[in-house]
Amino acid sequence: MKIFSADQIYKADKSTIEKEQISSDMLMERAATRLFEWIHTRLQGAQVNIQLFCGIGNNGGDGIVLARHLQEHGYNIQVHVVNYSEKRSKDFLLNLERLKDRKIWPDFINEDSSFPLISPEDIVVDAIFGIGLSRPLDQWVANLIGHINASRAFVLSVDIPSGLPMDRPPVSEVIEANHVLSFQVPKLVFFLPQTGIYIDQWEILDIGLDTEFLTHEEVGYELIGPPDVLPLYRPRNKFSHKGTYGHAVIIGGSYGKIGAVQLASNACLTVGSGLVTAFVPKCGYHSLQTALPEIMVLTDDDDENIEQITIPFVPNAIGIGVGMGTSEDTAKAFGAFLKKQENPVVIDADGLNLLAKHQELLKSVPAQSILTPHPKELERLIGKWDNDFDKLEKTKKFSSKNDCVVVIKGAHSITIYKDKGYVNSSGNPGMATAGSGDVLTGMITGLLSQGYEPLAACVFGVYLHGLAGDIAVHQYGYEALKASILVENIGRAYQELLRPPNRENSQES
Ligand SMILES: NC(=O)C1=CN([C@@H]2O[C@H](COP(=O)(O)OP(=O)(O)OC[C@H]3O[C@@H](n4cnc5c(N)ncnc54)[C@H](O)[C@@H]3O)[C@@H](O)[C@H]2O)[C@@H](O)CC1
Ligand SMILES: Nc1ncnc2c1ncn2[C@@H]1O[C@H](COP(=O)(O)OP(=O)(O)O)[C@@H](O)[C@H]1O
Ligand SMILES: [K+]
Repeated sequence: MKIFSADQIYKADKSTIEKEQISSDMLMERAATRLFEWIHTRLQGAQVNIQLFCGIGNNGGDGIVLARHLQEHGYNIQVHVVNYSEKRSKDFLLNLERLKDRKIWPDFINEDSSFPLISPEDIVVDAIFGIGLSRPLDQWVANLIGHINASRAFVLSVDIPSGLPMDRPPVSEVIEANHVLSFQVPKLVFFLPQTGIYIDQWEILDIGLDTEFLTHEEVGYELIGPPDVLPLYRPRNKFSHKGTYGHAVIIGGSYGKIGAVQLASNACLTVGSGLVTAFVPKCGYHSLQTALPEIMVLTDDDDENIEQITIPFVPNAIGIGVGMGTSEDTAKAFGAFLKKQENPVVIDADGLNLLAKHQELLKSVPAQSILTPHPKELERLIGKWDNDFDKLEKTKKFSSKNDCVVVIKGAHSITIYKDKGYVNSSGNPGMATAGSGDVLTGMITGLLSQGYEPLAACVFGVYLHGLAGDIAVHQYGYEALKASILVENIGRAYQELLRPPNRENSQES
């Protein structure tokens, strides 16, 4: 699903109005009607106290229209206009008049007003600012937002939590939304660590913006869910054999860190690679052979570290770096290995740390190779960033300059290739556990070996990895989720992804 910038949303808005020959207040009416339907479906007329805080722009206008619908259906409402500017929007004013025509008189909150009491049992509708927020809040507006946050009432934000800008981190108070009803498209800020913290849950309301515009407009980011990954899936064919799905090699490990290779190799095999070989220092031989009878093991001459990488065949895919250490000898072996590679490789963990330490090695990394850093590893590679937006821009530049795919791992891992980012939607905090990144490396390598293109292997692999975590969490909970359990659930993740949407229904009938 595409993620649009504020400018693009305004364009979609305009294009809809022109094509459908409707007025802008009709679009506002449509948006607010969707809000009303959402609330009405859940509350069914319950006499809870609903306090609507409306700004003076179109986000406020949405709130005002919603208030009218709620009142018409007998809800218990209080409407507050947060009077932060004289520049009221046309459609806000029009709907304010309509509200007054129905004898609903909002109270106006100004700089010197005292704030209304909000009980924890109330529902707050936050329609103060939408995507038009363009400068820091006046102090009294920030105080009001603080007052709403302190109320512990359920807060439903219209389009985006008020105070949260679309393209940079907030500098003052932001509404902490329990639920955001966002129009038509998700917003990038929902998914970044610095800004996503203000949102508990979010949902898209389809307000029928111009489909042609939405389809053709180029975007910088996409949110990746099942409809985006399913087309990437490469089905198995009946007459295939293990050679069809490639021979993958996982290179890594050092004394005390052989487990990383075990996890990655197991994930690589489980995701469907035809054959998997692990290349480790000698000390890893017995444990790997015992733990994973399906994989083959090659060893370095050194007992504890990788010092020379020799692979006596041409693998279909290679993942390198997990648990590998960063000794000088390993760095040399890694450099020599990179120089020999012609096809994309997957580089993780200490492979990334070595690249950061010896940046001259970057030029030996084959085109379209995959780098899978967590934020610390990314910082070592690209330097410090000012904020999450800057981080993404810097990563895009790095990706373009070095022609590589970068998977920025995190709660919403973002795969960057050149000027485009793919935001993952699966996964959960149970995956913040030792080795879960090693599992991802193995999965992406295993997908590459089966013939997935590098970018597809990342987008598909990251989603499948998160889905395995989401399935596992039902059985284990967050705390007990371990990396090896992720591997055990890769098969279920495939099944879940490929399950026909209405199968449950048809089984019942
Ligand atoms: N196409 C869409 O998605 C639609 C959007 N609608 C609503 O329109 C909203 C955008 O409306 P607006 O563009 O009027 O913007 P907002 O309602 O977000 O903000 C109102 C105005 O406040 C001013 N402002 C910005 N920062 C300020 C600050 N810190 N202090 C004081 N004033 C400030 C700006 O001039 C801005 O236009 C969306 O978020 C959505 O809720 C809906 O009405 C219908 C259709
Ligand atoms: N809060 C979270 N929600 C979803 N996924 C997460 C979360 N925390 C971590 N992950 C995922 O777990 C993996 C952790 O990788 P990494 O930090 O490299 O761990 P390790 O080095 O221990 O293998 C990444 O794929 C990341 O996206
Ligand atoms: K809002």
